[in-house]
Amino acid sequence: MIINVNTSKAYEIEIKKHLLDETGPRISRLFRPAKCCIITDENVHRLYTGKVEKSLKAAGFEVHKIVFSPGESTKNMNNLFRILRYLASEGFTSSDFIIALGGGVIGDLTGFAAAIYMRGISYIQMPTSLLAMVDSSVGGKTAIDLPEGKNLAGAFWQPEAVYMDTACLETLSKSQLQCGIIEMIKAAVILDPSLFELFNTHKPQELGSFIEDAIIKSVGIKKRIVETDENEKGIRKVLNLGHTIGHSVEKLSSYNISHGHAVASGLMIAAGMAKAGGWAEENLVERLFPLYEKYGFKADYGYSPAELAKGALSDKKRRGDIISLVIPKAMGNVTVKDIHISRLEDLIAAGLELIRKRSSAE
Ligand SMILES: NC(=O)c1ccc[n+]([C@@H]2O[C@H](COP(=O)([O-])OP(=O)(O)OC[C@H]3O[C@@H](n4cnc5c(N)ncnc54)[C@H](O)[C@@H]3O)[C@@H](O)[C@H]2O)c1
Ligand SMILES: O=C(O)C(=O)C[C@@H](O)[C@H](O)[C@H](O)COP(=O)(O)O
Ligand SMILES: [Zn+2]
Repeated sequence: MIINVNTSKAYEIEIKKHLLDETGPRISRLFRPAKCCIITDENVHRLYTGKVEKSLKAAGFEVHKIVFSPGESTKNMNNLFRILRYLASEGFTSSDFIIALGGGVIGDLTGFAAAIYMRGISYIQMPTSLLAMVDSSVGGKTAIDLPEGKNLAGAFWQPEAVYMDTACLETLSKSQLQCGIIEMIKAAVILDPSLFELFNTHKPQELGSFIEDAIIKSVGIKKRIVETDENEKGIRKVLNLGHTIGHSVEKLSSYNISHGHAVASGLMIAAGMAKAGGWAEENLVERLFPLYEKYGFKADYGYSPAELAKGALSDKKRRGDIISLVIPKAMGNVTVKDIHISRLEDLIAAGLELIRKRSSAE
């Protein structure tokens, strides 16, 4: 399956089982033999780098590798500079390229390094986690975290191509799959009730029977949004549904709660805030709860409204005293509300109260 993304740089997303074995021939369509550097983490390295390296070498590429520790803490300034210095010391020029082989952490870090090395070199996204396939590898949003907060430095820099080998999904844990599932549910709430129904009507054990469909729908949603607003001046903001509070949850947990699980909490709280704020056309808390139960997501990690609001206010959606919140109005329909920061804590408190009432009623 091929999906074309028509952003300022047009590129192809290919979704296919065992695509990693065909890396060399695929990349040969884009580059003459050149230096390339595979950037990955230890888990992915153990499982998949060998195949990619073998295929690239057979196609005549000079292959370099940088392997990081797995986890969010890898998305940092030191590792960004480690990549840049490695490329410089090995004489990488602007006709060479780098490859992000891994989950969203590796994709975001590698993409940002590509955006700023020599003011921009080419990179390829080879997502191996479900989350990276359905969300982070598409659309060219790249970033690292600063000690002060999540994704605080970054750039929009589109890849040359995205190659998704769906066979990689077989080695993901349940928790890693959940992280991808919630970004798909987010996409469904934003734009596509039929995607929501795929999850709603199937049991988690049946994931294998509809995952490819769900990936294609999710990538299609992201493609449509980023083609319309590549640099997040308008409509792309909706992809942040659940993230204002989600990023706060991640940071409050010192990143022990992973991005996907934190966004799951943020998404439910956003649904609660929609109802509390009088913006909801439909009771999404009631629709999401059974799905959360079925797929094992948690909405409430016990953080107080004050703690959640404090974290949210240091995120990037704030402009002075105004913060933009993505509010789900109904399934497939969201809106962006600019509210005064003084209202945030009370809104979170009201949303959380609805969720806590719903939980205790069960
Ligand atoms: N740029 C964007 O548009 C965007 C979108 C969503 C999320 N993100 C970012 O992505 C990150 C989260 O991504 P993630 O959930 O992929 O986390 P991750 O990159 O940390 O990967 C999760 C875990 O899965 C392992 N893994 C990856 N592929 C595997 C495979 N096939 N088999 C076994 N293990 C595998 C990794 O080693 C890691 O331990 C966050 O930093 C988030 O901010 C960015
Ligand atoms: O692609 C986008 O745009 C998104 O917002 C996708 C999000 O799922 C993703 O987590 C993104 O990294 C959030 O970016 P941020 O700029 O809000 O930190
Ligand atoms: Zn996200």
